[in-house]
Amino acid sequence: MGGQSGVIADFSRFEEITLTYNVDLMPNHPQTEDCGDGHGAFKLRGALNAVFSLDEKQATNGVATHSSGNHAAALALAAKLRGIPSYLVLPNNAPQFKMDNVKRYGGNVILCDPNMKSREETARKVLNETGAVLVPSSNDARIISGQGTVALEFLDEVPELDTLIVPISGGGLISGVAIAAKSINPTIRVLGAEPKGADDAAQSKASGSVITLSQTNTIADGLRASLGDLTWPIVRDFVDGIITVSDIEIIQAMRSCYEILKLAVEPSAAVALAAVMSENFKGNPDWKDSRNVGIVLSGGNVDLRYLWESLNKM
Ligand SMILES: Cc1ncc(COP(=O)(O)O)c(C=O)c1O
Ligand SMILES: C=C(N)C(=O)O
Ligand SMILES: [Mg+2]
Ligand SMILES: [Mg+2]
Repeated sequence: MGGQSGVIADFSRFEEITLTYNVDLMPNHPQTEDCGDGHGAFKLRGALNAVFSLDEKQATNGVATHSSGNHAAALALAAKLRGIPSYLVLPNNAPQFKMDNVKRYGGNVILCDPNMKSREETARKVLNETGAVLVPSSNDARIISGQGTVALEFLDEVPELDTLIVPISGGGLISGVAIAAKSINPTIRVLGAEPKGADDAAQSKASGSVITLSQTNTIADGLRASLGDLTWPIVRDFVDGIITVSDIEIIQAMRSCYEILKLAVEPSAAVALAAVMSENFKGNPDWKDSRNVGIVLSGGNVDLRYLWESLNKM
């Protein structure tokens, strides 16, 4: 599996910083190519690790989760590759494009109300009815270690990186990246990128204890989850800071990805580019020595209609 990296030379407003991005939109996992397409987000890393780490007995009744969409599609694809069933609880306001992804991989979609309470209750019901194994989207050691392979590949390709900017929601991606990156280079700076409308991780870091939000308001439909009991301690101790950005900054970054990088990047992934372009990052004296910045563009599952509507609001 692997994304490809590229260098955004003199693209940003920084003269002295080289921005390198790891494009994890279409991991070219051989088996994925057999399915005729890429999955479209980094989520496949953790999902494959979790599904293929189950023993035969555990795998008998399949796997289940609740998800905003990318993890659901990844789990459905991993289950398909293992030949076991998958049951995916999705909010009824998830982008149709993401629901179609799940169905395309043979996943059984169960819709719920668009809130965490309904997602969790519906998932519990599915688990009781099917006997499937729950594979959470972020707060799970198998998921965290799978996502950490982003850092292993990125640093293998670009060892001179001194900073990584990573989108954050449930914290599985950034936890895996922080552990992997700092095991290779203990001085590397790992910063989270979070929508201002879902800034629970930033608030948690500021307060020193985990904060959850009763509701979120962001275009980044993949970044509405909260930190968990596994991911919070890692974010607290190994993530050096969180940069929050507005939806307008996210849309501007998404537009730049299309127009300059020629990359289909969804809002939840464009948040990392928005962060590095933001005053919150540029103006922070603690981060002035960042020179080789790695940006994780973590997914490309955007509903184009949604994109055009957003761009027209600008
Ligand atoms: C495209 C995309 N990027 C980043 C994230 C953040 O990952 P995590 O929940 O592990 O923080 C998600 C979903 O959570 C996502 O869908
Ligand atoms: C939390 C997510 N982004 C997901 O389930 O895809
Ligand atoms: Mg998540
Ligand atoms: Mg958040």
